[in-house]
Amino acid sequence: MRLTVAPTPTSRFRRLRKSAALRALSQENTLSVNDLIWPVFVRDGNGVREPIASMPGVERLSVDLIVKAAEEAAALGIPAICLFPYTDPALKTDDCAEAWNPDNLANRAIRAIKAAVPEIAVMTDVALDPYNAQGHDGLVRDGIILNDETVEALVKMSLAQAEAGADILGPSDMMDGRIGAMRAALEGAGHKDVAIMSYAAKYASAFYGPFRDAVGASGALKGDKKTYQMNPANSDEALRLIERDLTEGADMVMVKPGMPYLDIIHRVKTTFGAPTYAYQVSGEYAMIRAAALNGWIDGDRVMLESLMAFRRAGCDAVLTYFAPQAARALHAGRG
Ligand SMILES: NCc1[nH]cc(CCC(=O)O)c1CC(=O)O
Repeated sequence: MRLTVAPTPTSRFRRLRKSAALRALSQENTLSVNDLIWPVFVRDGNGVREPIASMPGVERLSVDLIVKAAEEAAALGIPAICLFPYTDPALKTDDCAEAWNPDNLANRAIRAIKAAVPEIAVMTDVALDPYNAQGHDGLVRDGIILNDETVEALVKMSLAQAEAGADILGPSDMMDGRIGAMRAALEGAGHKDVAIMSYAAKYASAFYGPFRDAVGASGALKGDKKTYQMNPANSDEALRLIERDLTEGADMVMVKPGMPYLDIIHRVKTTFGAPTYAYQVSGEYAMIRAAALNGWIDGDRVMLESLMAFRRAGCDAVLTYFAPQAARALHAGRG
């Protein structure tokens, strides 16, 4: 890009900042409800609403209330909701078989939402951690996370979710080769229109702490996830992972966490031009909420600024626990 900057006073950048009208005309990026995906936590029971201590304002909801949440999201114009199950610890095993049970909590929630609010896109989480007695995203043998055996399990899980009516599958496990295996299995089973949003560049991050409380995985997890999630020091590796997953059949690619990794988002979007997403994760949400609840920052304004930053960096949309709050603020003209 060739810069065309005349010296002051020929160019005065403040001319275009003079009024709301001129600022609107020269605004480069926008944030709308179309850019939001709402991650929600589902638990069993009926009429159950359970706060999550480390994520103030976020609750685990039973399936009936998740349907209400999906209705609310659709009414706000939010295009997609993403389901994370809080699994009864009694159902967690070493083989993670509950993950591909057609009637598990996540699959029941998919069916209930698609029956009541067919217009909202339902995204899922494809990873074994909610079902694993070991707390890891993969099967564990002798302390080692098994790659290829895990991919086989993820394929079964994906097919059960597609069967239940999921629109977008979200593999968040970081095993190698899972996108290709999932895509082949989906095609083979006739699920040709099920999209895959790969958590392609997912870092081994401390920002996931509150989420692990929310899905009840903190207690089970032994050790860390550094043998499969990325080293936060790496950037070129993210591009290679994104390219690999696009080649294997991912329709959409994600960078996670979000705000500390805006440089990665920007590189991904400018290199591939593919549909690019970020996950503003639980720890990012918790930091903004906690400061807002203490009166240290203006919560709504920081939230909207953080979401605009994702758009500026190159995201097509953002997974954010703020989705309904952001949608309401945008409808009220506060964006
Ligand atoms: N499959 C695990 C998974 N899927 C989404 C998140 C994190 C989301 C968040 O922190 O909001 C995690 C946590 C992890 O990898 O340990």
